[in-house]
Amino acid sequence: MTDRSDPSMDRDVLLDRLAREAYRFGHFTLASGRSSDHYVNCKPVALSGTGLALLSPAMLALVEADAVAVGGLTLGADPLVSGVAMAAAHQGRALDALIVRKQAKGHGTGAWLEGPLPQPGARVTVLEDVVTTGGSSIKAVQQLREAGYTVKRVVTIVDREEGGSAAMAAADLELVSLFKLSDVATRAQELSA
Ligand SMILES: O=P(O)(O)OC[C@H]1O[C@H](OP(=O)(O)OP(=O)(O)O)[C@H](O)[C@@H]1O
Ligand SMILES: O=C(O)c1cc(=O)[nH]c(=O)[nH]1
Repeated sequence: MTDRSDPSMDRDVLLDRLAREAYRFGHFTLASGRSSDHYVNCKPVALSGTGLALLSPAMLALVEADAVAVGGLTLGADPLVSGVAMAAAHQGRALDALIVRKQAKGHGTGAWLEGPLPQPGARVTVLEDVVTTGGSSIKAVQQLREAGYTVKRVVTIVDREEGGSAAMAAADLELVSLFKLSDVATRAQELSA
């Protein structure tokens, strides 16, 4: 049973979950068009009740103190923004979730953003599951900034350390991660040994 008094225990459990359920070694084409021998599909963890219960407080701890909302690009960020907003409520903090569409809705509202929209000028922290080039996160940030929000930080589960941090710095963003790809790959190797 997880020891709730020791946050590092939850971190270890989360790393094991990512190594077993999200990490794969093989041949993969990435969103950027690059090829890789490694892939981390966080969805089986983020869409599991117990996985999201581990991820949400861990990500919330990295959200800026003055953020009024967390936002992220659909689809990977959808469970994350929802889980973090709920974890915040359980801690007595008002924090809403925003989902950024990959393209504007083609009918109805025509919206790019879904959720209870904060006042323009409000701070929003962006959440992401995996950062490779940073292009997807920056796309979300651009939409949020165009809507008038202040975005300075992206929090990701896994930073693959393939240029995302530098791309974000160039866009006046700080990248903060729970794990590096090497953490997950090393743990996966240990578990399969
Ligand atoms: O840093 P980047 O080079 O942009 O790559 C990372 C992005 O790729 C994945 O999304 P994907 O495009 O596979 O979409 P999905 O979440 O809708 O499956 C992942 O969820 C990130 O959003
Ligand atoms: O770059 C990507 O597209 C990517 C890499 C990865 O490891 N996981 C993921 O979901 N996307």
